[in-house]
Amino acid sequence: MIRQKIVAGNWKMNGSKESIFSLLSGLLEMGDSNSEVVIAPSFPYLSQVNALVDGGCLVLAAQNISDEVKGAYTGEVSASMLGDFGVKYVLLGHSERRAIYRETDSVVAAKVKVALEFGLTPMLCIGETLEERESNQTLSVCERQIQVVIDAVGIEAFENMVVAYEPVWAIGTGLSASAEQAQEVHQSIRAFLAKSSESVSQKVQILYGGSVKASTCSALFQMPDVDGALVGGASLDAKEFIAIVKAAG
Ligand SMILES: O=C(CO)COP(=O)(O)O
Repeated sequence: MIRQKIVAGNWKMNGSKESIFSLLSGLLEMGDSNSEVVIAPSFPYLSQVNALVDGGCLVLAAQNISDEVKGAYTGEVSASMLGDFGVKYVLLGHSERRAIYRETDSVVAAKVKVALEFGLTPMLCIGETLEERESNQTLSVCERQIQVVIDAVGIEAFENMVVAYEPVWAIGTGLSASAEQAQEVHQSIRAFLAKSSESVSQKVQILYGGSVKASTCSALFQMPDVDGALVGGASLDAKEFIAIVKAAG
């Protein structure tokens, strides 16, 4: 099964009107790519970015949504609001949300459900901490994080989702998983999904995230179960991000 690669830039809580304008100007030089190229700015900039990329080669993602649909939830942003700004994807279950904002597996699953209801494509982030890896719990953690979502939305919903394997120990540390380590986990994630549906497991794109850099990503993209990358720090530099997109082919 040929799966299109996705290269997504998670800008996290970075940027200003000015810096985003110049980053985007650089990115818009990229031209066509065989991969789908996605960028995830913070909420206030979605409108600005949507206007600049409209109809172009960049696809918009948001970094979070509320698990509620609408109403008295001060400070929250709903899935339907994001649809108004041309957002296609939403990052859910990022380890920073799980660890810093105490999002549990069930909150993540509730957000996935709302995202799907409103036509957004969840990028479900999963991954183990260093402690969990060292105690051989990598797969059990990833499987638990996925199973909760399968229980909430069903396996067929994964046809409209992307999974991002982001080992927590590799995020922002400069310590990327090796291509072989990533492949091993991606293959196991696909095998786990196959237990519920072989055909869905073959379709789901599984991205790797964690210190992805232009200089090291080529080996990663050669791996049969690595369908792209979710890039943090390196996505804030247009040249570096474009080099990663080119390496994905
Ligand atoms: O968290 C990440 C993407 O969501 C990865 O971040 P870094 O690429 O900065 O390690």
